[in-house]
Amino acid sequence: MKPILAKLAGNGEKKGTLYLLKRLMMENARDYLWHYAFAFALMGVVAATTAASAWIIKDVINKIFIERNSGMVWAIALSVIGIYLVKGLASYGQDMMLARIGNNIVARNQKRIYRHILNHGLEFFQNTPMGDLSTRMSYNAQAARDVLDLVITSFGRDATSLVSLIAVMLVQDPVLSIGAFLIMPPAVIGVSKLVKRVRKVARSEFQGLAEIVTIVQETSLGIRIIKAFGLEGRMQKAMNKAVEDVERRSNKMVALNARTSPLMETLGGFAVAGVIMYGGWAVIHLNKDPGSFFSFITALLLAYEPAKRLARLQVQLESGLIGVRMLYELLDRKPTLVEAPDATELICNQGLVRFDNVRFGYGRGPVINDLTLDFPAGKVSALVGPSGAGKSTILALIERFYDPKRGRVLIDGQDIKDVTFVSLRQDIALVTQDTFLFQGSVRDNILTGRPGATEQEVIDAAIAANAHEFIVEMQGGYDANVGEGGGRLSGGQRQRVAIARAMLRDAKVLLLDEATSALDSMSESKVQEALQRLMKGRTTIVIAHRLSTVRDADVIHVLDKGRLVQSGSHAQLLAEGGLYSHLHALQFREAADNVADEAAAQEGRKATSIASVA
Ligand SMILES: Nc1ncnc2c1ncn2[C@@H]1O[C@H](COP(=O)(O)OP(=O)(O)OP(=O)(O)O)[C@@H](O)[C@H]1O
Repeated sequence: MKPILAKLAGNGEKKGTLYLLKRLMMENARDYLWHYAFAFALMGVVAATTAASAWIIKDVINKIFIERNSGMVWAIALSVIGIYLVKGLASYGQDMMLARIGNNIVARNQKRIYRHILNHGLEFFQNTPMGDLSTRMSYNAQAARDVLDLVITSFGRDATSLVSLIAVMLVQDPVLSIGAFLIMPPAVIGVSKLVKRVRKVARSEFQGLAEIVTIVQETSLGIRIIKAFGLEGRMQKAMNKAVEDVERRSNKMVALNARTSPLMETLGGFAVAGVIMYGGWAVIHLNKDPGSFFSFITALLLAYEPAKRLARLQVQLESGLIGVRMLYELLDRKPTLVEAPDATELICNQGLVRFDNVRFGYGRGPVINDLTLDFPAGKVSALVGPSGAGKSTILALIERFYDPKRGRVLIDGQDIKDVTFVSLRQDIALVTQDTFLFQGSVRDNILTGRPGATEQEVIDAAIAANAHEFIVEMQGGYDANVGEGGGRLSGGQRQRVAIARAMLRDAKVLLLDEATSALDSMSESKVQEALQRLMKGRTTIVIAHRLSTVRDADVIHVLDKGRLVQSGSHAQLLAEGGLYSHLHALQFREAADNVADEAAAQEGRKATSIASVA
């Protein structure tokens, strides 16, 4: 996982902060212009009331404490209540507004990421760890919102508050104001030094989070193997390491963020001390009006918080922008497999599948080698060959999960590259060994074959698939939940639901990948019977390791290292000799060994029972 993440983050790095901010604004913020304008107006009110609360201190000191004007007590007290009431309401409105926009931005980005992911081909999913994708869905979508919030509140609230408070300070005492601003340059230099380190830590924090999600997902998917092989300790160790990594990085991040505080506090302390020394001296020796001095001090103290947040802005922006960089890195990755711009609907009347000089490989070497082969319409063609010969790859090419590097795959004379994905896949039904069912009812799972089918059609499909009987016996019948991945059904039941799904699809081309090899003989005969019904009248291409299951095929193609080495009927191929008869002999010997083992076991059982009777 690490090299991929490093690559992603590395690519993202090229994009500058300004580019990212501009793009983020254009793609997310421009639709909310009026909402933002309203939020800005409210922030302006917050800034103005903050300045007013500093300004009024002058009257508090001069009119109440020095002039002892009792009439002003009520007037000033009421004004203060009014100022804070307006400030409170404006703050509330601004927070609500930003939260609503923010939540909407997260939701919109999550939908966008998912839509984008769905458009990718199999290659993308094989090369991108699940943890990476799910962490991006939550973390990166949130990062977009955080960065926008940060920019908006920094400029809308903090910067305007700061400007209005500085205005109060300048009016009350220009000389003191300049003194206070002298602390600015050291603060800026100090903060910018932290930014680079923050960038690095934020990225590795994300990698750690993705690792945690990956381990959890692997645990859930592989729990049987983990338990069976006693891998709990190993998994726990991996998880502990990932969690501790994230903890360490989070602590580092907090430390870097917090480092801006001592910097600002110390510099702030110098500024306040300087102001008190000069201001006190001016009031005592130059007879300066104390109201202005206190008003100035109040404005300075109020300016301190927004100034601190603005000083921290760059640090926080950098950590948020790591997420945004990764978001765009993902969204900018173009799907490698795309529909032709002028793609037409596939017209599949016969269902003849043809490989015309096809060459294909996943990476370095070719896996399918210049293959020219017909799968006749309405007939059963079997693919056999040693492991890794390329059988599953042929099915994947027919589904157009990958494009050939050379040559064409044709269905009824049309190159599948020229037709729409929807029309192509509508005419193909796939039943695989590792049947996948969606969490939900049995009915919904069968309906994925053809959404919109009637209840009767669903039941008919289930009957034909030998599934109806066990479905009605389940609690809830067709409404029964199959559990995650279909885990509440047995392997054979899952297969039959998958066959019902394929029945309902009623596609011309049927692809069967080792559909029955994992089942016991009772289950297998039910599935086999259902498959026979499903195969009727369709172009069926079946992969089976066990030659017994392909004996009845109309034609058998024998593959070796991506090349077609033999074709013919079972009898022809046996008579011909070569790889097929070799594979057949191997399996025959295996079967004979199994029978012998079973007989020996039975003998053993008999002997034990005789011994125990004796
Ligand atoms: N996604 C993939 N990425 C890279 N290589 C792959 C991928 N899928 C398959 N291969 C490789 O391609 C070759 C053919 O694989 P394929 O699954 O088509 O063989 P197969 O004949 O179906 O094998 P088996 O009978 O064991 O399932 C193998 O060498 C395999 O390692």
